[in-house]
Amino acid sequence: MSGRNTALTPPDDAAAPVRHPDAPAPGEPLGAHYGHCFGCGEGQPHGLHLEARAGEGVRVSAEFTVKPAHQGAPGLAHGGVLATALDETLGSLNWLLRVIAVTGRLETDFVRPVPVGTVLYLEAEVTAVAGRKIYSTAVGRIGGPQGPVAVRADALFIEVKVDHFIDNGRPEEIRAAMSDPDQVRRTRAFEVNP
Ligand SMILES: CCCCCCCC(=O)SCCNC(=O)CCNC(=O)[C@H](O)C(C)(C)COP(=O)(O)OP(=O)(O)OC[C@H]1O[C@@H](n2cnc3c(N)ncnc32)[C@H](O)[C@@H]1OP(=O)(O)O
Repeated sequence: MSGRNTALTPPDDAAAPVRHPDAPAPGEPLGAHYGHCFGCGEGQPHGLHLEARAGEGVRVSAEFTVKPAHQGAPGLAHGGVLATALDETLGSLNWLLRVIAVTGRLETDFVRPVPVGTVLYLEAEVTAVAGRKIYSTAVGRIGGPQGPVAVRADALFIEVKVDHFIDNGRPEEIRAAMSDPDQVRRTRAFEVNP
């Protein structure tokens, strides 16, 4: 990727993020953006079933309970699953911006082991926007919303057109999502990330 700026630090001329006027009110649950999403969908038996809600500004909070299906080492959450929880929480910020964007880069720190049965309390915020690039950061705590940090991440999401999904997604899922009679579900499946 030489010649391109892939840094996770916003450039000096980056702008502050702007919460969309139609963004859900602080405290309002965001719900699943797509029923088959591994991060938040209700249609994934071993998925994370992550539940996010809007915060102030361009912030969200979320909880994810680590289940036996999420193990890496015996009794401990798999690091990739924890990265998914961070990615999903960060991705849900796009719904507050009303921007279609996908993860370009996700840098994760694993600070403490997370046992099965633990609730991971996640918080994420957009820190800056520069053109199509959305800079964001997240932490996950255990033992309570104010507990010690177990994981954290910095991310760069890149704004895309809806064609990103239509051109690249498998046709059967695209067709099914596009023909969903529920307009909100149809919109969110593509506006955020299928
Ligand atoms: C509720 C919501 C839940 C959401 C779930 C969580 C979200 C996800 O997991 S999304 C799924 C995972 N992500 C993907 O599949 C994305 C796959 N990648 C792609 O499709 C493309 O590489 C894409 C769209 C990211 C960028 O491609 P493209 O649009 O051609 O970008 P391009 O024009 O080359 O670059 C634009 C800018 O972004 C930067 N950029 C592009 N890719 C990256 C990257 N991987 N890392 C860092 N920066 C990048 C470029 O450097 C460039 O910046 P600058 O202009 O300052 O040099």
